[in-house]
Amino acid sequence: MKITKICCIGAGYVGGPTMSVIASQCPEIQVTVVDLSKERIDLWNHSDLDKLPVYEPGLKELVEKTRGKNLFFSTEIDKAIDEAEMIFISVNTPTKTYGKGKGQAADLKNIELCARNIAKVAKTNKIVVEKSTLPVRTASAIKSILDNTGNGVDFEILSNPEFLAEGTAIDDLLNADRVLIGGAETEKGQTAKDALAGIYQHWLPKDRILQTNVWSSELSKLVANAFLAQRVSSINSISALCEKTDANVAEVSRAIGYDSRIGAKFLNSSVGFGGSCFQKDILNLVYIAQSYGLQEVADYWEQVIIMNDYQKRRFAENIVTTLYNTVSGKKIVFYGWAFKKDTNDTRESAAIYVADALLDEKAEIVIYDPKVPESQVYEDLDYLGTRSPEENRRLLKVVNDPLKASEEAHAIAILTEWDEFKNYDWKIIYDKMLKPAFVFDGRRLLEKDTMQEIGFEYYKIGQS
Ligand SMILES: NC(=O)C1=CN([C@@H]2O[C@H](COP(=O)(O)OP(=O)(O)OC[C@H]3O[C@@H](n4cnc5c(N)ncnc54)[C@H](O)[C@@H]3O)[C@@H](O)[C@H]2O)C=CC1
Ligand SMILES: O=C(O)[C@H]1O[C@H](OP(=O)(O)OP(=O)(O)OC[C@H]2O[C@@H](n3ccc(=O)[nH]c3=O)[C@H](O)[C@@H]2O)[C@H](O)[C@@H](O)[C@@H]1O
Repeated sequence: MKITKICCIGAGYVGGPTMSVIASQCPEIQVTVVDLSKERIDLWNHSDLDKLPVYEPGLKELVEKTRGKNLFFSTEIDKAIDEAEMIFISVNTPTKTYGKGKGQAADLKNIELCARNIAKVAKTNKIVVEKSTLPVRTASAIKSILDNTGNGVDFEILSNPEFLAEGTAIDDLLNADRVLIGGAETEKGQTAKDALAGIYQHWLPKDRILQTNVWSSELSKLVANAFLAQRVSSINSISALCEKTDANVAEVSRAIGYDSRIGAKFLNSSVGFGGSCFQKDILNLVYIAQSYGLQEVADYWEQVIIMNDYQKRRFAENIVTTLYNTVSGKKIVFYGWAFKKDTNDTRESAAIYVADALLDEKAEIVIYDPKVPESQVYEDLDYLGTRSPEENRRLLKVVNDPLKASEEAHAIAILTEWDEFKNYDWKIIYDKMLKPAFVFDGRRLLEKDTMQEIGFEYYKIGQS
């Protein structure tokens, strides 16, 4: 079965980059990405490619190459569904903020809306692909909605979770370690799985395309994120011990990572993991385990989150303690607000929580991030609801000049590992700051000896 028209519902951090790659690798397939948000679609269609709603290295070049040829962004959702043979659902599935499972379960209301919309519109057979990260067994709910409210057409549901990481999305998509396709173990299910595999085979070797049953695929996505986050929490727990014992967490990471059974990746100690998925997906895993009565399993994975919260809190508390137990009225500059480098995404960024803790102590915070606009910083803080929006704007400012920000600052905290921070002339920054001049490096970005030679009081996470 050859696919000629694809629709993707959800033009976000996954839908946009994923579909740009498919469009560029499969020129014979017409790809339409749709979204409820007109604002987002307008930005995807903006003539200035620097205005795309998602910042990812290499993305704007792909959009430039394919947009208007075989890649389209639109708010005409029904039309795109009607025309497509294959529909990817790539909408957000955040943690529930209300009702049963509040604070843990994934909110599936966007998924259900998509399923109902597809059922309403579809007049021909469709393959529906779960691209969003979903709790195990969601496919059966989607199937039930489609079969019971549809127009009698045939729907085949596939699970095809996405493993890209933000900041490296295009490279991750083009050189994926693996693509996972789960589907029904029936003849029709196999045809659908092969049709989707056929798309990825345009650029990936066959042996990297794994086929499983639909439940293994759904569950594997949550488990992959849980294992990755667990590594970060594991090394962060050791960073606290390193600071007490004169061990150096980078040396420990290197020493253990050389063991091929452990492996070297994802062992960078930091101020804590952020991003829209690790916390959400682990909380979801915890909820699922609990709902099957597996309390020990739930407790085991919840510890990954507890350790991450501890790491963010520990970083903020260390700033207060080091600055003579008070930061009230002191100017603290944050370099970085995004949850990692090379993205404009700030969801669950450690910076938000560190700022919130320091604002509680009445610090005056100044933020500089190369890709995050002022409006986003305030939105993130206001969302916490800790203090009034007016108070947030009074105590915290956002600037676009990192050097100017350092004037008369008591301390600088590095919250994101943007490359440009490494290239600053830190001597100039030192001269502008109040003395003693403190730097709290939450990303282990700078060299301790160099910083101390300049004169800084330099604290690096995971090193005494
Ligand atoms: N951000 C990431 O790095 C990754 C995310 N994922 C998963 O992919 C899914 C999407 O994540 P993101 O792209 O980050 O979310 P996002 O929030 O950036 O984008 C989702 C988009 O879906 C749209 N939407 C929501 N309901 C809709 C509906 N009923 N009809 C049309 N459009 C609708 C929203 O307006 C939004 O633009 C989530 O389940 C997430 O867990 C998976 C791998 C990586
Ligand atoms: O499901 C998802 O959304 C995605 O979640 C993560 O990707 P992402 O959150 O975009 O970025 P990561 O590179 O995993 O970083 C997550 C957080 O962990 C932190 N981190 C990562 C690695 C490390 O060694 N140390 C560390 O502190 C990062 O700074 C960041 O705050 C996974 O890596 C992707 O495979 C997955 O598809």
